[in-house]
Amino acid sequence: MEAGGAGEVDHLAGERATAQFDVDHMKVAWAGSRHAVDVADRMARLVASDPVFRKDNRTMLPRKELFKDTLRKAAHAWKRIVELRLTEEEANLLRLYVDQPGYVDLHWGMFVPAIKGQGTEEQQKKWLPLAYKFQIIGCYAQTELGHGSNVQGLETTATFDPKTDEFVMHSPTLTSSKWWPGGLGKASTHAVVYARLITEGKDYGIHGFIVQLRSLEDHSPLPGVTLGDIGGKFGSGAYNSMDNGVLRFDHVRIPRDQMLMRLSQVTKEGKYVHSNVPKQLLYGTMVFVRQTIVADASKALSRATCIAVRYSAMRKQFGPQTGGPETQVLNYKTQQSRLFPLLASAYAFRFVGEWLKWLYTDVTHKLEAKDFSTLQEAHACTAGLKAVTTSATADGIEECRKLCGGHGYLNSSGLPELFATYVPACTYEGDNVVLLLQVARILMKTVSQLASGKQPVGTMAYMGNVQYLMQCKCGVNTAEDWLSPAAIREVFEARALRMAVNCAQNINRAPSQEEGLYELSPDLLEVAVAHIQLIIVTKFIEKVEQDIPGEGVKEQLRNLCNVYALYLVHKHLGDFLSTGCMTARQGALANQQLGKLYAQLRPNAVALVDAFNYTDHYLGSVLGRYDGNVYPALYDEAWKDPLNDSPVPDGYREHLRPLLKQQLKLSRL
Ligand SMILES: CC(C)(COP(=O)(O)OP(=O)(O)OC[C@H]1O[C@@H](n2cnc3c(N)ncnc32)[C@H](O)[C@@H]1OP(=O)(O)O)[C@@H](O)C(=O)NCCC(=O)NCCSC(=O)/C=C/CC(=O)O
Ligand SMILES: Cc1cc2nc3c(=O)[nH]c(=O)nc-3n(C[C@H](O)[C@H](O)[C@H](O)COP(=O)(O)OP(=O)(O)OC[C@H]3O[C@@H](n4cnc5c(N)ncnc54)[C@H](O)[C@@H]3O)c2cc1C
Repeated sequence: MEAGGAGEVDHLAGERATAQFDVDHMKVAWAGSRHAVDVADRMARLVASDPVFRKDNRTMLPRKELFKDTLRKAAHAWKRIVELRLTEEEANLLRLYVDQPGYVDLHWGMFVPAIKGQGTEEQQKKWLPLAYKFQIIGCYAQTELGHGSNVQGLETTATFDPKTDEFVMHSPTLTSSKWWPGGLGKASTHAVVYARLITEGKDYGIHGFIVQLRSLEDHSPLPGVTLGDIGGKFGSGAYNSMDNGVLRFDHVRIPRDQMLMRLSQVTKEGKYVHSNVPKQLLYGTMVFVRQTIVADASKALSRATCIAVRYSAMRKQFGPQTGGPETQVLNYKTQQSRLFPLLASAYAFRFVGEWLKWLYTDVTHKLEAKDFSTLQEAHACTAGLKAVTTSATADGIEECRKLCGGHGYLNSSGLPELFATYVPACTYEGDNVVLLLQVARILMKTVSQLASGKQPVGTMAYMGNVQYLMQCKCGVNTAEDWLSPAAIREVFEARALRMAVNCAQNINRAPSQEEGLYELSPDLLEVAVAHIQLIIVTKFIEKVEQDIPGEGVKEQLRNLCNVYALYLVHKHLGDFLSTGCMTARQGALANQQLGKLYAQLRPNAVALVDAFNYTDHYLGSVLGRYDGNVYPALYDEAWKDPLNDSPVPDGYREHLRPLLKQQLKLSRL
């Protein structure tokens, strides 16, 4: 927990005293409102103070015990939610702070949203109350052993039998086995299963079906259903608490009304009827989840940077040649240039995530009113932001581990488990490369429509300014000029547009559009990244332009925004130079300004991570402790390892003693 209790010493007090802004107000800016700070604080403390939610021994548990521990925590969390009559917002936060991947994530995160998005009102009335009360547990069974990215390639079949008014669910091949769904392996009683709908001998493609998998009496798999867990995953603890599963059907019958029928229906007679809505609405659950993944990226990256900043402020190495105390590693410019962009990225992802949530809500309202005009924008933004933020976060967590030196490699630092839990986010809900190619294809389409005078809208509106952006020259003359939001915005817009136009021209030179898209796919990835980075930078600038209360808060956010943007300029300088958006001298000035910004950020660094308002329980890191009292905690933690249960290890008699005795005999020869 945070410092302040009797007898606690705040080893980072000196760092906190140098902050040039009101941390309490920064907490509000980060969380979104005073209410959000308060409710998160209450839920975090509730979890931290409950011994059932202890997690410091998690990486030492064998898989079976870890899974049982996950079931216990989920049940206890549910008990507390019911006992305390928590609101949906409070319950979600409580689950977040329990911080252990488990079946409940998929139940609430995908099963319920899939029924809400794709079920008719009648189906929602029947299934949602059961799910809300946990009378059934659900998962999202889409991916198969042989097919993940290519949803249209799924093989599971749902063949309608008009004689019995049922669908027959079947897995015709090994590769059609459902493979990966979280919660499927051991916990779920039901699943939303994606399968090829076949009726009147015709294949109508992929549709969703609610299928019961296990008995509600004794949890055994129902006849014709083969179920299991797919095995251990990367890292200790981490995602191993989740029962990602395998599922096969052998002609399993379900009633017709368990097809999710909001988008299309099958009549009693077997007629297929498609409502007058875009087919892509079938992908709606993925769009919803991708949006939440962007918000999760800022949480994961802020946790890692909080650990690395606090530790770097207390860790000392070397000192002045003249003697005297060693230097805090946070004062090394190299440490700052690696760590501060990550801190700025955490803030950037938080604000773009907030905006994306707004966009998603707006699009949902429009869809309800049968306005599908923003569907493409929602897809491009959720897919692209999911890809860019998760890749940067996974890399960022690993960088934070290195920034903590050797101690970062210990499980007790929290960083290995955070990385192992986080890194599959680059793959699930759409492999990042596959998603970026989706964005790039939309950008190519937009470029090709510019000639016909079609004005792009939303986040692509800047592309309409093509005449200017293709030839503008960056006006920066001094390092300080890089502090202008207009200058930053313009170079990011020009870079993204010029890369897109160049790529479109190269594709047009190919024998066919398809060949061009294939040959230039590595370039297309970079086009998509440039466009998405522009969105993140723009949303950060817009955030800073808002009215933000609290002494010094706006100034700090402006600094972070500039750090984020100029760090990207530095990292992708090749793009900016090769597209002629700026000169090498202007690139050097950007780097010079970045150095100045790091110096301004330095006295505020610890306070900026305090503003995340994480409890020590949630951080789960001896290096990231609020009080900075790292060494005694590291020392104590080591003794908790089961290997230290006895001074002489198991195996000594069989494997060490004979060896040592033999060496003794040899030495006597
Ligand atoms: C890669 C995909 C998108 C390919 O889709 P497909 O229909 O096969 O082909 P196209 O690329 O030609 O797309 C046709 C058309 O549809 C538009 N579009 C695609 N996706 C969407 C969407 N989500 N919303 C709106 N529009 C969409 C696309 O732009 C094209 O438009 P045109 O105007 O050009 O016609 C698809 O196969 C896909 O999404 N693959 C990824 C699979 C995936 O994400 N799986 C997730 C499984 S669940 C999971 O991982 C859970 C994890 C656990 C956890 O979250 O905790
Ligand atoms: C931890 C975890 C949890 C998951 N939970 C669920 C769940 O609850 N429910 C569920 O249904 N699924 C789940 N999944 C599955 C997940 O959605 C898929 O793994 C994901 O969509 C990627 O598909 P894939 O595994 O088929 O990868 P593949 O598509 O086989 O990717 C392999 C490689 O091929 C590349 N590639 C593929 N297609 C292209 C292309 N068109 N162009 C260029 N390169 C390409 C990829 O970039 C990648 O490098 C989960 C996965 C993980 C890891």
